[in-house]
Amino acid sequence: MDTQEHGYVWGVYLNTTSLALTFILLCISTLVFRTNAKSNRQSKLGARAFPLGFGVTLQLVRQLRANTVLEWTQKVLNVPGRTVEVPIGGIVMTDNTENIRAIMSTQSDCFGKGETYHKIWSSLMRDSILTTDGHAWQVNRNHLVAHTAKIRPTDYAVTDRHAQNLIRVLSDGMPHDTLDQLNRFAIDVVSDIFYGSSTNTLLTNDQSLRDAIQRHKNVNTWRLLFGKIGTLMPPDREACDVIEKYLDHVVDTFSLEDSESQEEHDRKAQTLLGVLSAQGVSKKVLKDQLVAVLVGGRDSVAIAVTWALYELVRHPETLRELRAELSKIVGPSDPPSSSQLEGLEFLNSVVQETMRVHSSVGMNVRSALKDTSLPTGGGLTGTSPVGILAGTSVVLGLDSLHHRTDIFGPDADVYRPHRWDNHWKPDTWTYFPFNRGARPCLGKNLALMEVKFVLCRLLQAFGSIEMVEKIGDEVVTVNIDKREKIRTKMAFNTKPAEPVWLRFRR
Ligand code: HEM
Repeated sequence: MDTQEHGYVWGVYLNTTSLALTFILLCISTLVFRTNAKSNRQSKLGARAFPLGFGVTLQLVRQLRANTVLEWTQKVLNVPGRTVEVPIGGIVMTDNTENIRAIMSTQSDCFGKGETYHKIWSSLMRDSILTTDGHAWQVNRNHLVAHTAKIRPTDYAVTDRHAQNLIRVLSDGMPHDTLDQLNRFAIDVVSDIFYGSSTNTLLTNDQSLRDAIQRHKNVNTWRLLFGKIGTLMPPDREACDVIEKYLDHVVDTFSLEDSESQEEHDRKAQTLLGVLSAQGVSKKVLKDQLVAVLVGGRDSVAIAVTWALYELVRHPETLRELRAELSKIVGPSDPPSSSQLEGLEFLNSVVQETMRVHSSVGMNVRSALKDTSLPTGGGLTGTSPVGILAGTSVVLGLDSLHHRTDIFGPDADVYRPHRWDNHWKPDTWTYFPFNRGARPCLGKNLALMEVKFVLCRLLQAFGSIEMVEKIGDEVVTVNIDKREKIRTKMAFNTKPAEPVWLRFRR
């Protein structure tokens, strides 16, 4: 026998098979020991008995690939306590309102984005509000909050300028990938409002910045799925360079002297970039703030408007009713004023219902920053507290919450804007597309204005919006009744899994 196949372990002479068996036994005992230690730590925090096993992890991967993860989450969370564990990777999922309230509000100091998230996403979102916790997050928030909380009168004119660009692009009678065009609109608006100079992607074929952001997001979404191991995987370096160069260019070329009019000069001076530059903050801090509004303010708006148009085309009666309201209150061609937007009750219901049925952020993830517990959802009856160890990722199933029949009624899956009639409001912790509690969306007011404004402008401009399918080069009108519903893809955001092709006619 080859001497390499033999060895002494703790004074015992073993052959290869015995060595292998010993190794496996050692691994198993370590696993049992670690699991026991974990249970002991967890039981100090609260009782724990999750109803699901390893199969869940496998299922999760399958559902992600089939773009059915949101529907699947609804089923998985339909258990006593509405809280489950995905054993591999230390993930807990919940749409239990008490737990959500604890994570977002009463125990928000125990939860944050976490170190892994920061390590992975700082390649795109730098040390911005979107990737930081604690003091760093607070400092970023202080820089941003005054600029994002209120809408300035000039923001309407800026939004309208880009809405008109969008209308021009859509007016060619060709089918358009709606999300793609709205994505251009959203980045053009957000850069104009916060930097004073627009990316103007609706006016050019050069989409290198948008492509770089998208590529970067795709790679980082995969890195995030691998958890800590993902921090060792490289981001898309080329994409990083494009984004960094763009931010450098915006900061380096900012000048009030270039303004074409006094009005433009004053507007630029009051932008996020204008005010922070005047305060003399460092270039790094400036870029952190600029990227936060660029990334935070782009996709979600585009996704919300795309789903709204999709649902309006699928529900002609709703579309007719909305057109009637717009025509009565705003008229055929003037831009809607802020008070008109406030008063458009049915438009408001359409937007609320769209964001309930299709959340732009269908799942929100928080990392436990220390050992803690959630108030409920554990034990066989789902009523015991749940021990959460530091480092556990807690996934808040916002989409699942928004489809709960015990909250929204038996027709929770149905798109029905009239459920919002007479200013109906669901309970505080049952509906929040913009997050609530300690870390809400800073751009909520601006986002709602943009979504309503552009919907109003598109419906004024186009008397007909038609859903089409592209089969090769051929364009076929879709029979809405027969068309299978478009699924939702889980990525950085939750968005339509395939292009929503719409043809707009005046
Ligand atoms: C329909 C459009 C929008 C939706 C549905 C939306 C939703 C959200 C949600 C759910 C969060 C919390 C994310 C998390 O905690 O992980 C968030 C955060 C944020 N959003 Fe929005 N958002 C929208 C538009 C905007 C716009 C236009 C801006 C531009 C300023 C913006 C800026 C931000 C920022 C800066 C944060 C970070 C807040 C923090 O971490 O403290 N959002 N948004």
